[in-house]
Amino acid sequence: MAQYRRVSGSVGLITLQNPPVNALSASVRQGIVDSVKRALGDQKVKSVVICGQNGVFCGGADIREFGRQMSGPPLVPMIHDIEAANKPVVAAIEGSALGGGLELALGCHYRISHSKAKLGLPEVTLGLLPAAGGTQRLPRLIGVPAALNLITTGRHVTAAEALQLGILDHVTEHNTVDVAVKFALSVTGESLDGRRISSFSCAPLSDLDSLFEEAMLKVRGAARGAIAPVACVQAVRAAATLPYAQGMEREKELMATLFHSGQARALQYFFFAQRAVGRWSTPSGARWDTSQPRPVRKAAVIGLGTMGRGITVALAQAGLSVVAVETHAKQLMEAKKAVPSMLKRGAVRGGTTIEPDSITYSETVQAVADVDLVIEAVFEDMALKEKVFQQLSIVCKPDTLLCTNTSSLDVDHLASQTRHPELVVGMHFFAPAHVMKLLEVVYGRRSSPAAVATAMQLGKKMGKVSVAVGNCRGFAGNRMLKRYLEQAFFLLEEGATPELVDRALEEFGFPMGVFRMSDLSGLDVGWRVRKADGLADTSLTGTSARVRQGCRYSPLGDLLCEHGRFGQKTGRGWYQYDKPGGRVAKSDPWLHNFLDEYRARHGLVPRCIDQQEVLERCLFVLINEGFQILEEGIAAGPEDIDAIYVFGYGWPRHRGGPMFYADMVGLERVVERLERYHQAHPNVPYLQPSGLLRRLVANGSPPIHKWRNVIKNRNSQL
Ligand SMILES: CCCCCCC[C@H](O)CC(=O)SCCNC(=O)CCNC(=O)[C@H](O)C(C)(C)COP(=O)([O-])OP(=O)([O-])OC[C@H]1O[C@@H](n2cnc3c(N)ncnc32)[C@H](O)[C@@H]1OP(=O)([O-])[O-]
Ligand SMILES: NC(=O)c1ccc[n+]([C@@H]2O[C@H](COP(=O)([O-])OP(=O)(O)OC[C@H]3O[C@@H](n4cnc5c(N)ncnc54)[C@H](O)[C@@H]3O)[C@@H](O)[C@H]2O)c1
Repeated sequence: MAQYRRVSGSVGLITLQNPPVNALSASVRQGIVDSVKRALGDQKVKSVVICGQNGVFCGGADIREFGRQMSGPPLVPMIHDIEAANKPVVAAIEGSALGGGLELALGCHYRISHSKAKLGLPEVTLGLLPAAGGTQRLPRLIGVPAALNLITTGRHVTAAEALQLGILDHVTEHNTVDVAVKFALSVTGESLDGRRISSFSCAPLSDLDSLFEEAMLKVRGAARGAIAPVACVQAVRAAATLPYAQGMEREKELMATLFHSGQARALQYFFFAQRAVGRWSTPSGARWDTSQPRPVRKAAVIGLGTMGRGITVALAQAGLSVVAVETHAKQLMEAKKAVPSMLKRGAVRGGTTIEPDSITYSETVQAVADVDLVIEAVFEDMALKEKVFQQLSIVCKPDTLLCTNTSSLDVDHLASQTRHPELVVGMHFFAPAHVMKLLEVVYGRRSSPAAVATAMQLGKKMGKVSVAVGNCRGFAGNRMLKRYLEQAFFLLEEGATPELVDRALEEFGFPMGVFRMSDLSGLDVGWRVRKADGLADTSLTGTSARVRQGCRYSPLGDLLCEHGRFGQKTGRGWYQYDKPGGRVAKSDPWLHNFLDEYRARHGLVPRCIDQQEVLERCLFVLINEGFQILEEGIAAGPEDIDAIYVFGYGWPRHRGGPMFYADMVGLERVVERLERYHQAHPNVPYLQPSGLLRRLVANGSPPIHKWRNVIKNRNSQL
């Protein structure tokens, strides 16, 4: 809807009304069309102001309408009519003017904004382009290079930057609508020639071809197969080279290729999935809307290694005072140097300064007596963590929340070491902890709703996407990853090379294939875990070398570690590097020989493996584990798993996440392929389709947003 009224005698004020972000739904568009007509037809009205209710101008087209039958007046002619009006139209921007919202404002003759507003054309992040004239008006207003930047990245800019770029005419600290109405009165009767952006020409540039070639190279490099950024460049090129009307035709044509694409569906699904994870629930009935988080003002971090330092920085950046505890003097000294410089670099990136004195350092756990929350990040060693939790339980206030950053250890067992197990949760950060967006909040059997709510809220405050998951080995993300890694090892045994496997995964859209990633994070990490589990025994020979606990096992990773090949840190792993710590992976003939000898020793005849098999084996087994996790209630819905994989494991966003990908591929096909691979590899039990996956297929493969119903029905039968 849009409300219309006359104010200050001669100003027609149109207020968009569609909470929470005044998205341009069919009824809002109809409201605007009707109100503009009324204002232009009313002789008492000399100028018009368009604003949004509740301090938000407009969040753009209504994304929920996409994929449905479109109704109501289309945006392009609506904005055209506003621009063509013979009375000045002023956009009064508060909160956000994004996508179609900014395009609407670009159709107005003047734009006035509150200083706190954010503006942008984020359509590219939804697999689209700004198709209500955005790709044609913005370059005409602010020049091609700046428009290319905004449109291909989708980034939101502050009002100050928008003013500097020339998007805005005026920025105010006061009531924006009042200022806009006064301004509208002041321009009444003035000529509108020179105010209609569609009549502008793009500022001429000396070497347009090389500018666009460069832009194309840049987006193709960053897009990892996403098609929308490429279409955005093509649309801006049309603005720079064609008259406005033809440019609009090109914009429409390009939008038509994107609008019904699988990538647009995936990105729009992910937009809502990202928000859905905030509405968490646990099998015991705790929920986001009924659980009260506790205030956390002062926090502590125990262990200042790789993770502890990042967590300390993330907490300080969130405005908390932090007590950072490290018992090893050398590590403490290094952390005291590293943390301030990480904060400084963060400040340069984020534009905010954190006072280093918000962090105090200590060698003893006694220093955490008065904190509201502790995050333990000592070595992944249960006996050590038990001791730390016992100590914390004695030292801390009785209501202090005790969190562990363990990657896989049992949160319930750690809780049992404390006096208040209901105050223990996992806060599983990803490295580097001050940069990576994902946080798994792991609730144990006895974690209280308030404890989960507090960790979730703290994650949000740290700028993380927090996903609540249940307690099991590896939680959701690492548990699924284990299956993916195993398949990659098996593929090497069967004849693939690290290069082949990585190329398939990188062409799929991962920033790094599994072996390059393993070299980066260190092969020794998994080796230590396998050794602790009694799995990494390379003294076994014959068939038993490749079987553990009755299942197929590949000792390849263990053998590489025994050769001192830990990855980038030692300069050798699945690839070779020019020096320890080197970053550029090169093929290693040693590794290929090693694989040949290994296969010969075990009587494995290498076969030709294609990219499709790599993708199906690695991804479908990971997806299958995801279904198992849903079945067990470890994750509440597919959106949780998808958010974990996109934000924590580099799953390409334009493929929506593993569970969405399964929906796109078709659940029947996933089952059929898993069954086929299971027949070929009967000693890999995880290739058997999970019960939930089979049930979904038996239920006619409902779309992903209906999976929760099938899961719920199952749980209600238990
Ligand atoms: C052939 C056809 C031609 C078409 C022409 C193309 C036109 C145009 O170029 C395309 C677009 O504009 S594309 C659009 C380009 N625009 C964008 O990409 C902007 C997208 N929006 C945002 O970035 C953020 O929501 C804001 C920064 C606006 C507010 O942030 P915040 O204060 O943290 O709030 P929050 O938690 O984020 O959202 C609150 C609730 O609102 C919901 N919702 C929000 N926007 C929606 C929308 N447009 N729609 C529907 N719903 C939208 C959101 O889902 C959530 O509800 P949920 O039930 O919890 O899921
Ligand atoms: N490194 C990763 O990528 C990653 C990712 C997620 C979670 N984790 C988990 O985070 C935890 C820490 O991992 P990391 O990689 O930072 O390890 P790390 O070896 O880099 O650091 C551990 C630190 O804890 C210190 N420490 C040991 N005992 C202590 C005690 N009693 N009190 C205070 N400090 C103590 C050590 O001196 C060391 O500085 C582990 O549980 C790990 O599984 C690691």
